[in-house]
Amino acid sequence: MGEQNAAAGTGSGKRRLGVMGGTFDPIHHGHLVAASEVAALFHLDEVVFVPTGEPWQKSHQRVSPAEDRYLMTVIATASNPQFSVSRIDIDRGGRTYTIDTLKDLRDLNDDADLFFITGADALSQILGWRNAGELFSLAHFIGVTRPGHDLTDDGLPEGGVSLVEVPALAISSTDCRERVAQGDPVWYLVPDGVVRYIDKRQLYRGQ
Ligand SMILES: Nc1ncnc2c1ncn2[C@@H]1O[C@H](COP(=O)(O)OP(=O)(O)OP(=O)(O)O)[C@@H](O)[C@H]1O
Ligand SMILES: O=C(O)c1ccc[n+]([C@@H]2O[C@H](COP(=O)([O-])O)[C@@H](O)[C@H]2O)c1
Repeated sequence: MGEQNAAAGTGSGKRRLGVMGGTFDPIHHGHLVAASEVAALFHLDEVVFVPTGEPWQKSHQRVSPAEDRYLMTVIATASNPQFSVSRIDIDRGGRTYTIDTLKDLRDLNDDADLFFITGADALSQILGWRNAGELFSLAHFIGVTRPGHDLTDDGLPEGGVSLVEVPALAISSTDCRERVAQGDPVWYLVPDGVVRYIDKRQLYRGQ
């Protein structure tokens, strides 16, 4: 692990654009550290965070309004000049599929190679995503370690995926939401501005 395939795509002369998709309800330091580590290791020019519009695999649970998740993502990434946020999945409407995310980003960035960053849990589900076979022709996938989940590329196309060890942060959005609901602090699990935003908008209370 670690440096495996870190040079993927180098030499094409194209811009290297990382893509970090997520529901970000709320965004936390696990997401930010993963993106930062991959950006450094893979020499990415930029990482664009893409909050989901309608995460179809989370339809059984309550998900905060897209605008709140978008704004928290903007607040969390604003101070890093390498990070940006895209509204494409929110503005497209309907269920969010990564195949659409990657096609739209490719059309908007024809000067770039795309690198899709995903945690070990999401990577293990990827064969169940819409048009899974086509995903790997649109981006190189980078799976990162996550406490409590095995990181493996079993069954995924050879050369299409890199596995990377990142500092272990046992943080999940679920845990953050539960902590807020119970009145426990989320300071230092999420960026300070996100703590303030959750409070201002009274998110996750009574859940
Ligand atoms: N602590 C973490 N370390 C590494 N990767 C993470 C971590 N938390 C989330 N990710 C990855 O970030 C992406 C977006 O995750 P998501 O927004 O669903 O957060 P989550 O914490 O898994 O949320 P929830 O608990 O609501 O399911 C996924 O690819 C996920 O695997
Ligand atoms: O394309 C799909 O079918 C698909 C199914 C589940 C998740 N995803 C993507 O995986 C990323 C993490 O999703 P989530 O639900 O764990 O926040 C996010 O970018 C989602 O759009 C994509």
